[in-house]
Amino acid sequence: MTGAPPPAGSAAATGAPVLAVDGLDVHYGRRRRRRPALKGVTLSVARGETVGVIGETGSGKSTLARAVLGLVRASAGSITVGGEEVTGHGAGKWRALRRRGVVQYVFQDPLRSLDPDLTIADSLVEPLILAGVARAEALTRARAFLDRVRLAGDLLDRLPGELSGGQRQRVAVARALVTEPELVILDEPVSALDSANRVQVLEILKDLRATGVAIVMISHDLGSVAGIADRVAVLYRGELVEVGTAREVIDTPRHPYTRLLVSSAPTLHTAPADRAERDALRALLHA
Ligand SMILES: Nc1ncnc2c1ncn2[C@@H]1O[C@H](COP(=O)(O)OP(=O)(O)OP(=O)(O)O)[C@@H](O)[C@H]1O
Repeated sequence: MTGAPPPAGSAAATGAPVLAVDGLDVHYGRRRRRRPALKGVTLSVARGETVGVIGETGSGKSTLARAVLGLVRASAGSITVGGEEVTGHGAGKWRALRRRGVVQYVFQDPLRSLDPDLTIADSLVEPLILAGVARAEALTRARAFLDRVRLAGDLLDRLPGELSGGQRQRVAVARALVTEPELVILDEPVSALDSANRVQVLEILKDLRATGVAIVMISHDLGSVAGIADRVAVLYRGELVEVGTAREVIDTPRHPYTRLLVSSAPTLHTAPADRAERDALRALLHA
């Protein structure tokens, strides 16, 4: 995006995946309350690739995002972000990685991604200033990104609370991308939006793929990711049960849970399964 060569050893320089998750286990709780949330998850994301991670509530999607962002610890396996193995990183190393802007995130609720007391301008320049960019240059880049997410420059002086939900989420997307990260994790970025805003944010994400950023987009809704993901990974009860191109997963779903997801989303399929077939798939899953 800037035309500057990638730092030596970075994923961009080596052609290595931007994200490599290998045999990842995550547990919550201690002793008798210890429960697995992720079991043996293996997934890699190439530079510039968009991967959708889908699954029902409680399947472990947010846990995967949190593990990749260093917010929960792996109990087994490894995570490599931008060519750097992060699994054993403590708070200091994570801070340094975040400051370099290698990985950024957008949560479902934009108020979690944005500081309510910072103006939109300050929210957008803050990550750039942390990365060592001078304020004037940071403001120029912030304005350009606002344009990219189809927001007018006169919003820069407002607080997040003075924007609509859709505008806020577009600011959160701009903030995540303004440092030109190698990887962005979006956790249910459109599920809190009404349908018009949902379509608009999905269109913006589609356009932003051209910047070369790798995107992991988490959603419970196959329909939301199908249009923008190069590949779709299906999480079911903490396990990755299927990974394929969006087309493969929709046209030839292999796991019963994926078949149920596809058959429950008639807009994806010309011939949605009838109720009897969906009931049979549910029976298979709960056997
Ligand atoms: N902080 C926590 N402490 C204990 N258990 C947790 C915690 N966070 C999540 N879990 C459990 O881990 C499992 C996976 O949760 P996770 O939030 O990753 O699922 P999800 O697929 O993102 O769900 P949703 O779509 O509802 O956000 C669930 O059984 C959940 O109850």
